[in-house]
Amino acid sequence: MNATGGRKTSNNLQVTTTAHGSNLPEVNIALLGALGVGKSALTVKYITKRFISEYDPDLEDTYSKVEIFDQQEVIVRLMDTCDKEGKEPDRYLKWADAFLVVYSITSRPSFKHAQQYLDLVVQNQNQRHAGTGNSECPLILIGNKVDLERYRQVSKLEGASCAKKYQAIFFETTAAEDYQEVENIFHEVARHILREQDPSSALKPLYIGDDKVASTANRNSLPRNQRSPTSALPNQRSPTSTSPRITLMPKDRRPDEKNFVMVDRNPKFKLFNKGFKIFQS
Ligand SMILES: Nc1nc2c(ncn2[C@@H]2O[C@H](COP(=O)(O)OP(=O)(O)OP(=O)(O)O)[C@@H](O)[C@H]2O)c(=O)[nH]1
Repeated sequence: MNATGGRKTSNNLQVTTTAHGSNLPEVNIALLGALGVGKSALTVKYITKRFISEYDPDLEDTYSKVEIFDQQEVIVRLMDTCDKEGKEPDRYLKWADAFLVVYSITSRPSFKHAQQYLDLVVQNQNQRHAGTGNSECPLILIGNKVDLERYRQVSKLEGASCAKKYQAIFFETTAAEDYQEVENIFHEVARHILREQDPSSALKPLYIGDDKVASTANRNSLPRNQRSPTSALPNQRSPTSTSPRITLMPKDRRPDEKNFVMVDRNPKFKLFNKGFKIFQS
């Protein structure tokens, strides 16, 4: 299956017409964060269920995967950004339906960097939608590399309170271990986007792949004013999310896609062009 340019439907859903002529809703998720925090590792883990050890850090790519939510096929696109000089942020600010801002729990500088990205995204949102009350877009803060607990520099509590400050959802996770945890994060983000694009879907039953997150997913399937935020507990293993409120973001964008890759349900790592070395399935 291949994807061509997407467009908006009357109910504000972003759709892509496939080579077979069917319209699939799509969600665009940009991963932002300092160098080496694990953006590529999380992307590849989600797409291929594998963990990478080496890659070319200079390349920026967009990857896609077809998922099924509520018996509906949806294209989930990930932009694994490479933002060494912080130039031209519009390429992801205009493109994304949600932003995953990643830091490494083993690196305090990366946590500071994450806050700069959160500032950037929120400022952009405020500029674009000052007073319009326009569509909403999730902002997610991820503390990655929790498998390296012994090297931890940023406490879970710090991560959670930072997320609260920016009204972001918060997770701690690792790209190096359980695939299900990473998949749950991306699924929850994708569902958030779909609900924001089509609020009528908010009351539909959720497709839950793992009992561990059922309570979180169900909580977030409620209308916003009926949700009760969950506090992230220090020392509690991921994934934990706090979802006090979703941040408003613009929707008027199309991707400037470089190296677009459509990955099917049985993705093979040869589809990647970043030179990943994959050693764990
Ligand atoms: N132990 C551990 N290592 C990780 C994890 N995530 C990524 N890494 C490693 O950290 C290094 C950097 O990971 P990347 O995914 O390439 O980081 P990135 O954020 O994409 O970096 P840039 O592309 O340079 O911006 C690699 O050696 C990964 O194997 C994790 O959760 N745990």
